Amino acid sequence: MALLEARDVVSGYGDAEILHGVDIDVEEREIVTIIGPNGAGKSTMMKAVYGLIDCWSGTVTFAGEDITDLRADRVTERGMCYVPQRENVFPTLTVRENLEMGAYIEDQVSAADLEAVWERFPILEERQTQKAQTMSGGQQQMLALSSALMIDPDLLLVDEPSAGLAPDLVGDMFDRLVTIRDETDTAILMVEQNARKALSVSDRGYVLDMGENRFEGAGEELLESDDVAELYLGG
Ligand SMILES: Nc1ncnc2c1ncn2[C@@H]1O[C@H](COP(=O)(O)OP(=O)(O)OP(=O)(O)O)[C@@H](O)[C@H]1O
Repeated sequence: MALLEARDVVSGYGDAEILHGVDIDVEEREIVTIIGPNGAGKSTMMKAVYGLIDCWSGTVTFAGEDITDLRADRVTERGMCYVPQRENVFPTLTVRENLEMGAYIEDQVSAADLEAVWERFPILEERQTQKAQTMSGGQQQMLALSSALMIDPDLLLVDEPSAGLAPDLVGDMFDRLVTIRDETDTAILMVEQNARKALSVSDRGYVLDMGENRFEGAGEELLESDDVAELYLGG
């Protein structure tokens, strides 16, 4: 059984059904990317998996347990963290306080955890007493990721890790996600607009379109598929 198994998930907002029965699997230690056009339902799927919105039908199983519609904070306690695309740090808290909030389940940030953050993102050590709102979008993204890792999750959901980054830093962010997976054994499920770069570091990928699964396969396989390239990767 996969670490995460989302099956036939139907969900949406108000009366609007956005997901019409979506399936996503993530194995332990896997990096999986969801791509697809704007409005395809990629972020909505992440929210349904993490319990921020209800599944109208379908199931979400995590580490062998049914977590369908479990509240997001309870999902976090079971080892799944979510980094949204926006508003993902506490703006008026310092970098260090943000990391402490990330570790709330464990009460305290360990020195080893902090050291790991500083090593991964040295800029955060330099700015540790600075308020998060004074950091650039990309630096806030690094902080949000680091806060999510404070509880040593088994699965990290990341909505657009490259959002707000200067183009020359995008590849670097994906490389760091691979390093995070390699060093911490955390599986990663991400949604990305930078589809080619994201798929190139992913074990597997899914293409969602209009709330339905269109393609799935190994990252390389999707990159080499003429259909995927033509329809979703800009030729
Ligand atoms: N909070 C909300 N309330 C109502 N409708 C929403 C809400 N969030 C998203 N939607 C709608 O759901 C649909 C899917 O949005 P979603 O953000 O999941 O797409 P996406 O594939 O992540 O798109 P993008 O690549 O543009 O971020 C869109 O039509 C959007 O307008």
